[in-house]
Amino acid sequence: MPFQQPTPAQLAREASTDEKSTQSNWRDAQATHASIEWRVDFDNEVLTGAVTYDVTNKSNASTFVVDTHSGLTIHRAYVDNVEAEVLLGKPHAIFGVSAAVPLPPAKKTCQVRFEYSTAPECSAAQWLSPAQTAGKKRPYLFTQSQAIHARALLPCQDAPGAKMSWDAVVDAPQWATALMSGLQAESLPFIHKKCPPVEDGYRRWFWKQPVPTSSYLIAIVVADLEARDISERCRVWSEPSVVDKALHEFSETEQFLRAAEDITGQDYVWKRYDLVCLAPSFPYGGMENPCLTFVTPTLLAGDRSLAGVVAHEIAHSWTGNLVTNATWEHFWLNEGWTRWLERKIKARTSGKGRLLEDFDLATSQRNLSGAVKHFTEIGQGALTALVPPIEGVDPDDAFSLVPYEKGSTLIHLLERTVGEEKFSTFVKAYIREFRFTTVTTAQFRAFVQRELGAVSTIDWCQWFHAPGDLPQALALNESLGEKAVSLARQWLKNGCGDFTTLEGWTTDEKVAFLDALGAGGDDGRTQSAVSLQVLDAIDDAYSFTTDANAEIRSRWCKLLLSAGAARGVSLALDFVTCQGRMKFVRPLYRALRDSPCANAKETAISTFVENADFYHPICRKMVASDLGVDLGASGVDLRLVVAGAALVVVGLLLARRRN
Ligand SMILES: CC/C=C\C/C=C\C[C@@H](O)/C=C/C=C/C=C\[C@@H](O)CCCC(=O)O
Ligand SMILES: [Zn+2]
Repeated sequence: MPFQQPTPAQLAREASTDEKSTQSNWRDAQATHASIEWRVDFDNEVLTGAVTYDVTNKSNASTFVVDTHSGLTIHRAYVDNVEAEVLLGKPHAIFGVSAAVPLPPAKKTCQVRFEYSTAPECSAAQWLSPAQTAGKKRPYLFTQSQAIHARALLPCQDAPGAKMSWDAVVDAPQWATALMSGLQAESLPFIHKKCPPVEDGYRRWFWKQPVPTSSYLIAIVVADLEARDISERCRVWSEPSVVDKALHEFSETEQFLRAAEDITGQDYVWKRYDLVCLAPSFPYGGMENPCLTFVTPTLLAGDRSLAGVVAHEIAHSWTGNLVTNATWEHFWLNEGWTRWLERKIKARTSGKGRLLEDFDLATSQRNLSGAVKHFTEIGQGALTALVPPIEGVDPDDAFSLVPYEKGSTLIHLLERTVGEEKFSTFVKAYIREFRFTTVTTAQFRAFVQRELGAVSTIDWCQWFHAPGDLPQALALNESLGEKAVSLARQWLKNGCGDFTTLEGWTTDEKVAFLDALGAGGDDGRTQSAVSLQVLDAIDDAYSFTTDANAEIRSRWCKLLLSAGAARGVSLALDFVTCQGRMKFVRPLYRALRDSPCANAKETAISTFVENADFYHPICRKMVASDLGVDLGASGVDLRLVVAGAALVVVGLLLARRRN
């Protein structure tokens, strides 16, 4: 039977370059360079300062329009140094408020300056009190801009296609180190002239990103940080008490970088590859901020078993940061390619080659099924298409493992269909063709056709548009996982297994064992077939309850919760309150919500409300939505406020009756 053809709407989505999550007019009048001035104000938890844009008026636009979000306030605007009126748009709950200034007629280029401050509720930033840091002495600031939070940090044209270079002058307290997703500079003559003198007790930092990049890659961290060199171009930063552990964990970074250069056939263009191991509430495993990857401390397993995330972030230096998804509909081109490249780097540097690749793909397919199941259950199955219909949708709500795992499986399928040698040439050509620009699914498809021919065994329409699991399974050599799967089968069948200890097992093998017991993917709910009795016996044998490895801990908690083990509740609550990585926190809060354990749901909600401040605003928003908690603007669960008010009223009435 011939493959189905895409509908006109699907075809339009494949080719879409129209970023619906921005209200800016970057296609008509685009910022090509930004000069940022920030003063980091820990007392008020705001950034104050300005951004000055070099604007190119591409189509005789009458205004220059930028995005803003979460209370960012523009105090004044200037066009070519003359104060200008700012016209604010109607606030949109997800996409924020647009801000427009008039452009001088018949002028191709001009400068637009916004003087502004962020708000304490800025969705991109987390301001930590000293008590929330490892050192307990100094406050801490870090940001996360992907997908559409950069607009809460600075008024900007917040679309991946609107690439620009930037530089920044950052005034931070003397004790702090201020790092950005760029290269450190000695001074910045242009911007410097506009800045006020550095205040007493403050130190001035200069950063620049000469490679045009998308706004979602603008990031800053300001904290008491210390560094260790990994190699000539790689350095790791973190709070002083963590830095040696981080150095040990990420010591393979230079090796990963070299492997990536070899596979992509292109030198690393960003010059430095530094890492900052952030505070535990960082909401993701890693974020590919150029020159300075942000990573979670949940990777600090002590044995480098979770350092694959660094290979992933390094891979983004080519796939994502150089070749960028044209819009968030094409996010799979960032993440699918990056997961593919990450696997190639790991296969090569581990010496395990294709066997590791297949083992990793098998894990991914389980995780993908979990994600698909979860999205289908919440009535959002349409978002499990590789090129999803996300118009009007908050990208944070659409985020899942689908672009990562379905996307990378498609790339591996393509590679296996045309052969590794031909594909290796194709990869290099793809990156050469699209580097420094953006790519849509249609452009990718056309490039495949041009370089590799029709590849008619792949049902492209199904892959791109069908919701759900993989439309076509890859034949995998699962020998690296056999030991784990067979041990899990023994426990499930007999209540005991061949191995009395897991000494010598890799973390990936332990993960495969727990998954085979039903720990499930990263997204789905648990559905354990293991009884509490068997779990206790497994714990006696393998001591999972005391295993600190985050990947193992999260799976073990899920198994305990779904089996109704009361100790699972406290174990899970400990875990979700000591780190804020959404990959662990969200599924565990959901597992607590759905657990048969007595009061698990109520305790989960009260723990979340009590600890709301611990989480980054993005994580806070997502968990609140998962648990059905309304934190309101004040960060207090409105239902608790209402319940509290009701109790007061009842109390007053009772007191009246008594009197
Ligand atoms: C199709 C979905 C449309 C848009 C989504 C784009 C961005 C979503 C936004 O929520 C940001 C995601 C940032 C991810 C950063 C790092 C991930 O690779 C981490 C993956 C999970 C983890 O390891 O913790
Ligand atoms: Zn990624």
